[in-house]
Formats: sequence, C-alpha cells, structure tokens
Amino acid sequence: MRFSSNIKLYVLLLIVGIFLLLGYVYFSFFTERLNRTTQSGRTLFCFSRRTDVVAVTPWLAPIIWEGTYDPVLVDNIYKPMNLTIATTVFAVGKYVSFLRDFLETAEKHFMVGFNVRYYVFTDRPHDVPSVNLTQGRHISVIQVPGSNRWQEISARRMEIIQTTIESQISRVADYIFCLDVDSKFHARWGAESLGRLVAVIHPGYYEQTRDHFPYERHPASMAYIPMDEGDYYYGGAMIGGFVEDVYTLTKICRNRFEVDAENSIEAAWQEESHLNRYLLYNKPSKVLSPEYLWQDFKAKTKEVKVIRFSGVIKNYAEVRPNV
Ligand SMILES: CC(=O)N[C@H]1[C@@H](OP(=O)(O)OP(=O)(O)OC[C@H]2O[C@@H](n3ccc(=O)[nH]c3=O)[C@H](O)[C@@H]2O)O[C@H](CO)[C@H](O)[C@@H]1O
Ligand SMILES: [Mn+2]
Repeated sequence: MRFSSNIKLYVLLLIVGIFLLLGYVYFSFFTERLNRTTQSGRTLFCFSRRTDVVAVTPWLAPIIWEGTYDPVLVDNIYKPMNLTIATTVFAVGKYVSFLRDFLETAEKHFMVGFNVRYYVFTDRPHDVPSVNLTQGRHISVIQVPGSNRWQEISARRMEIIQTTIESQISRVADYIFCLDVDSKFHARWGAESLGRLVAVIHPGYYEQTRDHFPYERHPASMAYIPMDEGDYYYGGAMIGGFVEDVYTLTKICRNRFEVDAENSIEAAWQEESHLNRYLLYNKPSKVLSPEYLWQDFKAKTKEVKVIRFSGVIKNYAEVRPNV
C-alpha cells in the first residue's frame, strides 16, 4: 500500500517536472523570437541608432530618418491593419508628362503591400498614362479646370483636396498623402510615415535657422509668421495624415488663402506659406526628414543616407503656363 502510494508520488513529481521543463523551453524559445522581431537588443539609453541628426521635435513627435526605426517591425504592426492610403497628385497642363515616372516609381517604392488609391487631378484625362498597378492599388482620374497661372494651380490643390475628401476619399481611405507630381520615388516610403498629421522638412532649409525660413512675413496676410516663431520650414510638396486631420488642414488653409485673395494678397509661397502657418499652431504628430522630399539638383549631404522621394529637374519656362 505504502509502496504504491510512493510510486504515485514519484510519477506525479516526474510529470510536474516534465511540464516545468517543457514550459521553460517554450518560454525561452518564445522570448528569443520576440527579441528577434523587436530587435530589443537596444537599451533604454540609446533610443536612436543615429547620433548625427535630431530624431524628435521639441513637442516629442518623431522625425523620421533612416536608421531611427526598424522597417520590419513597422510593417509587422501596420500590414495586418489592412489600411487604405489615398494619394492625391495634380497633373494640370504640361505637368501630365510627369505622371508616368511618378506612378511607376510609386508602384516600386511607395506604401508597397498596402491598398493605395491614387487620385489624379488633371485637365487632360486622355493623356494620363496607363501604368500597371499591383494588387490592391487603383487610380481614379478626376477632371479639374486648367489655369494660365501656376500659382493658382498649385494653390487650388487645397480646395480640390478638401472637396474630394468630402465627396469620396473619406468613405474609402484611412490615411492620405498629397504629393507633388514632378517627382520620383527612389527608395522605400512605407508605414513609418503614417501618423495623425504628417509634414516633411523642406530640403532647402533643414540646415538653416528660422530667420532664414521663407515664411510669409507681412502681418496683413493670413499666413503671417513673426520672425521669432516657427519650428521648421515644411515643404508644400507633401501633406499627410488621417483623412480627417488633412481635411481640416486643407479646409482652414483654403479659407485663409481666400481671405488673402479678397484682400489682394498672395502669400510668399502660396499654399506652402499657409501650410507652414497652420502647422505652427497645429503641430504635426510626425515629421519626415528631407529623405522624403529631396530635389535632384541638390547634392546629397552626409546626413541623408537614403533619398526616398525627390523632385526632378525641370525647365520651369517649358512646363509652367507662366513664369
Ligand atoms: C519641393 C516643394 O516643396 N515644392 C513646392 C514648391 O515648388 P515647385 O517648384 O516644386 O512647384 P511645382 O511647379 O511643382 O508646383 C506644385 C504642384 O502643382 C501642380 N502643378 C503646378 C503647375 C502646373 O502647371 N501644373 C500642375 O499640375 C503639380 O502637381 C506640381 O507638382 O512651391 C510650390 C509653391 O506654390 C508648392 O508649395 C510646391 O509643393
Ligand atoms: Mn514640385
């Protein structure tokens, strides 16, 4: 009797031991995998692997530079969400000729693996090239009026984006990016760029102090920024974020632009000036480094390890309706 109850006890202990061992093996395997996917080899004392650039704004929004994020981890977070990204691009007048390169390079590098809906606004719908799109990506061509002033074409983008968000984009997309067409993608532009309100630092001014920024300096303009204010000079060639937040931005910038126009004022850099004024008082939640908006005529600097999106060199007199 006593002998067999001892055996039972040993067997029980053995079983418990085996379970503990299996549990230990499983747990260490699992944490090992977790470590690999998060690369949590980083310590709390080294947030960014870059020490040559500032990777956070004074209001604690990340500034996205190569080497400050893990693209695999970012994709693992955002890809399962099945997001749709609206992308607006204007190709009015001769700018239609930039569309093919823009779209073909976007297919290679821009939000690859996500649902992307391009909205092409043009006065020449028949000249929109047919480009092979990968699965989950669509183009809508929307006709807009032409103009004989490039300033008006560029500035009216705010109004047209606002009304198109209202009429269609808000129903289908989670995020939106509004981009200049005279540009090409050269490297990954992925989910690291997603955020509530996203702006890009203009490549011409990221090394300058605020007194050199070409903000609108006339107090009479609705885009006015005093000399002692301003965080960064943001490029007008990219606005992004949640559809709702970009909607508010375009609505307010459009209204302010129209108030200026009624007073016969055109801000120094049209809608870019109004954008900068808006972002001064409505801080972006994420800021993209000039990797996300370069210019082909500009030599690469040592901080810029990867050029992701860059404006092509263009003959202004050739492509614009006025000079
Ligand atoms: C790098 C950057 O930040 N670029 C900005 C800059 O100059 P850019 O010299 O880059 O301006 P731009 O000539 O590319 O015009 C802006 C955009 O408007 C559209 N477009 C313009 C003219 C035309 O005849 N047809 C047409 O479709 C097109 O999508 C173009 O990409 O200053 C502009 C000020 O107004 C805008 O803020 C641009 O975004
Ligand atoms: Mn441009």
